[in-house]
Amino acid sequence: MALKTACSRSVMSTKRNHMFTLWKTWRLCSTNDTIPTSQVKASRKRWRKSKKKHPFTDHLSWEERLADVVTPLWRLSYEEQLELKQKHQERILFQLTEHLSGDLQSHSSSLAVGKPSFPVLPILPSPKTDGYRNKSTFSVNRGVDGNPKTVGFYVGTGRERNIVCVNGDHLLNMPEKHKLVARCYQEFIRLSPLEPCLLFHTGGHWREVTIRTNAAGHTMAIVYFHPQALTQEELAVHKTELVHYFTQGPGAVCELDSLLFQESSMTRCTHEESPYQLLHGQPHIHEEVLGFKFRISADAFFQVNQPAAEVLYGTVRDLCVPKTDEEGKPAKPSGTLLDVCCGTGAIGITASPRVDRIIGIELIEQAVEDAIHNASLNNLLNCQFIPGKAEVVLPGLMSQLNSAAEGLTAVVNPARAGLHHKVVRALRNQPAIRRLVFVSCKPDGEAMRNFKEFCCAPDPQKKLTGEPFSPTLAVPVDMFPHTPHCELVLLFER
Ligand SMILES: C[S@@+](CC[C@H](N)C(=O)[O-])C[C@H]1O[C@@H](n2cnc3c(N)ncnc32)[C@H](O)[C@@H]1O
Repeated sequence: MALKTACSRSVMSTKRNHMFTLWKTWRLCSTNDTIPTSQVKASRKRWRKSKKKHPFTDHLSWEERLADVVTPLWRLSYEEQLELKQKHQERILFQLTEHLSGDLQSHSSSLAVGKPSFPVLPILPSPKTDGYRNKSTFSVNRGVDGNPKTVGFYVGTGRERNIVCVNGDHLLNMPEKHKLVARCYQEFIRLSPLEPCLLFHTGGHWREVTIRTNAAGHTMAIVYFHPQALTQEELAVHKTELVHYFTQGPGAVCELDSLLFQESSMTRCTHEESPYQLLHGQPHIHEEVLGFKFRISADAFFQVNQPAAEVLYGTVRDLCVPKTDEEGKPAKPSGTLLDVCCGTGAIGITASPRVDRIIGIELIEQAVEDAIHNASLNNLLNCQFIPGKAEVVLPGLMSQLNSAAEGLTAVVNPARAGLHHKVVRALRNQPAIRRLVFVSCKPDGEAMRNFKEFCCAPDPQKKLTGEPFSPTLAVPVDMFPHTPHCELVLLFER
């Protein structure tokens, strides 16, 4: 049952309501520039004091605590969530404007009211708000009842040694199929004689399970396992039991299309470090976005909300390569689009009919193989994908491109760590790039450093000698309802 129904606002205790109102005010205050700083500080102080006195954990159910960790906006209506995110994005972008205005010594009148100096369009909502995730990773740890073979999500932290694993059946962003596979995996590991791996140095084997689904209803499960000192023969027995459970036993109800297995003695291993072993079914899952087909490998990134990914990629495509020319006539395909951190090629491939050439660069080998496969799956002859670190590939590529003649646009969509400074330098110092689209799920993190590097005055010490870019348009796209996150699409021009 959805949590909103299970714990309706009317039955929430007064104390909890008070706590939540304080929290909400604090969040709103911290994203609303019209409220004076003193009030913001006072509200934060009240909230912290109140939290200390009555920790949230005192009076909330485990389900509510988990929902507060994974989907902290679950108590708000979707409209309220969008409003909050819009304000948060505007605040981040205002900070960028403030920084740049200091750098360039040009205070625009719009700064006075705390608005960014360029348009920020209203946030584009997710077409699907509940059960939208196509990928979830469930952990294994001690449950509320102390059972160490519990599959769910963590409440608490390792540092405070108070981790409890809570089943995620009530989470609003979780599809039914993911819940079903997680329940079955829990049943399977409880039947298994092997122990779970709770802490790497204390032994145990069964680790988390990742579930991927697609719009067509196909399901892939990836089980992570610590081999410890098991021989391959011993391991084979447990793999056979796993396959049997999910194909002929009670787990057959999940109708898995793929079952993969990774032996890993590290928190996260790539396919090259420890190959994903196909135990049953298909090695890949497929997804369709904006009429293009995508093959996705176990190791490859793909946006977790497929209907919202259509909104995101449609927006990115229009900003990279406008559909019409300056006279409003349909534009002819032209130029080259560099897709930096391209994953399975989603951005480049969806934009490919509008350009002469796509060049994608991606670190993860399985993802590059997917991108190359996806170009041929969609009968595209104008896409090239290069494996490697962008900071290694791009500088050399720039000198090879006869860019002045062909028109060069760049789209970058890095992970949270942002772009390496060599990538920023290569793009900024390439004069043919007049338009650059930055897609970020955390614009107030490392991406902000990149924004500043793209826009600062020329700095020979940092080898940022090219003409600076300016942000000219921002479009927030909500990919993650019930969470505070969203994607920001930011257009830079020069
Ligand atoms: C947020 S994902 C975006 C993927 C793709 N643009 C999409 O929309 O599906 C970031 C991608 O950057 C890749 N990546 C991370 N560091 C990289 C690097 N140094 N060079 C190239 N790609 C990198 C990751 O493997 C991941 O596929």
